[in-house]
Amino acid sequence: MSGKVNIVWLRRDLRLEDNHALSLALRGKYPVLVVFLFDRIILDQLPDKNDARVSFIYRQIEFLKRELQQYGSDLLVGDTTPELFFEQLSKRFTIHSLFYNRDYEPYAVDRDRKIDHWAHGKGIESISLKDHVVLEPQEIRKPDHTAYSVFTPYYKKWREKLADGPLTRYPFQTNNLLKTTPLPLKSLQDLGFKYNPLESTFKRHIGDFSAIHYEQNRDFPAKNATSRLSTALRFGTVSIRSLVVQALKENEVFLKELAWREFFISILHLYPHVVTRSFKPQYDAITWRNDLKEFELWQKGLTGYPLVDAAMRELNETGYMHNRMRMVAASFLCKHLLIDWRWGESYFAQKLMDYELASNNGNWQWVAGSGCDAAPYFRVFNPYSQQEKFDPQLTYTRRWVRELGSSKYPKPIVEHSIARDRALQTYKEGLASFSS
Ligand SMILES: Cc1cc2nc3c(=O)[nH]c(=O)nc-3n(C[C@H](O)[C@H](O)[C@H](O)COP(=O)(O)OP(=O)(O)OC[C@H]3O[C@@H](n4cnc5c(N)ncnc54)[C@H](O)[C@@H]3O)c2cc1C
Repeated sequence: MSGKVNIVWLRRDLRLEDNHALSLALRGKYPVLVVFLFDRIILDQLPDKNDARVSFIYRQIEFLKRELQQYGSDLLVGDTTPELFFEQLSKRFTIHSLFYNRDYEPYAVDRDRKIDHWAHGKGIESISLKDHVVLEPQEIRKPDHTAYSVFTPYYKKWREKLADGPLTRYPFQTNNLLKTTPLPLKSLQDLGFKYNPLESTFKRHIGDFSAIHYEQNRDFPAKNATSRLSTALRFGTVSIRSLVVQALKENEVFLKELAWREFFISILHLYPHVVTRSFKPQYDAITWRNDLKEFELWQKGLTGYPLVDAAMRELNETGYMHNRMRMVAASFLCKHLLIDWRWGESYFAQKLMDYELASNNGNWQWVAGSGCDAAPYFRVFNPYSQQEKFDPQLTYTRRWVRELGSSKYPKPIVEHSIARDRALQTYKEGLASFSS
């Protein structure tokens, strides 16, 4: 093809409406070609070829292709590494500018730096934009310009900044899309994956979700009272700005949850050591028991603690777990079983459809006590009182632990008060050994 084009590279912003990079490119001088890459560096690391997240992305790519085809354009889809992809594109098209929305995870930052460098070498302008968050890590700073590591003052600042003005929306104007004949798309099988129908159970759009009664009901796993939009936010099928606008109108507690997401994105971005190490270094001095058999029982939902088991089975069967259940199951692993939070984090990373490094790591470290602004280590969730408070009728528990009450259901693998005392002692000794 001849003539200059601008490229928009979609990544975790898989939508056309209210997409900052796309909207800006469409207002530019050159026709816009939208591209997506099945990044082999990421895909080749996925052990499960039946991964529902790949199916979710694949279906979204099909939707986007159809939508763009309606306007005489298409989505060009690659299946290689980023550097090769752009090298190939630059042979097919005369690229004036490359537009993309910023991603703050360590892998993405490194990848984008390399692509920017490559583009620079080719004389291609590379333009990155804010889209994935409403306020970026560098926008929320203390008066002395250092970063916040405690949520409450972070949130206060975040809220003040939000009040500065209405959030901009980025319209999708179709007249400047590059016209093209339909472009091919490899099948999911040719990409090395199988279709997993679980993907279709996850929402892609806000739909009829209302946050008006969010805080009264959100902690009860049997109620369908949270947005279930974490997967849509993860892959950007929903714009964070539209959710924030809704939260501002409907519910401050819901807004705060959206801010937690940005807080953990900021922590990961500014303190990338948290990927492998505790935010607070003294927590790496804890001697974990790391019993493999107990880890397996926890994974399978066979600990003999009904609420923990229900949570783990929900995760295994659906790829989702309710937030309070995530806290209960994670606390049980770190405190009751004294298994390293990194083991649990990595299991969640394999199973959660909404898996996001920043939120998963931040929350695991919060539960383990090792994270920024974490729960104090002596706060050990009691699975029995959590059960009484949040699932008193066992509605949620029985949904997942069908054999509850029968002889098939296992006895508790540890006794609560013994496990609690053991956790407190082990944490205390570990922390003391660090400072001595
Ligand atoms: C151990 C543990 C691991 C977690 N791992 C992840 C993960 O990998 N990916 C993920 O998106 N969330 C994670 N969370 C946070 C939270 O559990 C989920 O975001 C939430 O349950 C998703 O359901 P929802 O969309 O209905 O949430 P809602 O209650 O409707 O909240 C709306 C949105 O706010 C954000 N949010 C809510 N709570 C949190 C929180 N505690 N931390 C960060 N963001 C939050 C999410 O984007 C969520 O979609 C984890 C929590 C724990 C305790």
